[in-house]
Amino acid sequence: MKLGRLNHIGVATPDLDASIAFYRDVMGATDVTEPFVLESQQVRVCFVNTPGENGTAGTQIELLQPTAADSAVGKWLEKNPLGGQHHICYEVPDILEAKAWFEKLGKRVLGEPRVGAHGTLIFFVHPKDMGGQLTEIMETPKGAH
Ligand SMILES: C[C@@H](C(=O)O)C(=O)SCCNC(=O)CCNC(=O)[C@H](O)C(C)(C)COP(=O)(O)OP(=O)(O)OC[C@H]1O[C@@H](n2cnc3c(N)ncnc32)[C@H](O)[C@@H]1OP(=O)(O)O
Ligand SMILES: [Co+2]
Repeated sequence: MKLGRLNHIGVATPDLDASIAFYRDVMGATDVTEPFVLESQQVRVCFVNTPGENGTAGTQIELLQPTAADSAVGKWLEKNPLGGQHHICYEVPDILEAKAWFEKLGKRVLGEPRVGAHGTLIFFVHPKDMGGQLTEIMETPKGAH
């Protein structure tokens, strides 16, 4: 597998609206997308866009508020009530090839690929197999970059 672009850093928050205000007012963000619910991951989500080089899209901060206490992000917030960095997400050209790669290396892929917040397939790899970092792999959207 060839490592692709760092698409986003997932940041969990107990209060999405407060986090949006933080990124605007404290971090100077000028481009924050409208929040929406992604039922398959039990999150309300929006993106803070950072600028890339030469007008290209930069890495995003993905703000995640759980819609259920017993969800992945809900359980994580129980241990980390302030919120903070939850996962990192890299792009790959072929999601099934990437899944096979991690599985061949004995890494725990968490479930089958599902459609993520960018409309392409994603999967997660267990943090205990990844140096402590919950890692999301997503297929690059068609026509991007
Ligand atoms: C919108 C979408 C998108 O981008 O398109 C998304 O990103 S959705 C993003 C939300 N969705 C997901 O995260 C889905 C994938 N995540 C999961 O399946 C789960 O959260 C697991 C990673 C398997 C953890 O669940 P589990 O029930 O095992 O929780 P647990 O608290 O018992 O955790 C087991 C051990 O892993 C550690 N652990 C848990 N979550 C972690 C995280 N985010 N980063 C690093 N370590 C983590 C715990 O501290 C614990 O270590 P100790 O045993 O040492 O205490
Ligand atoms: Co994500």
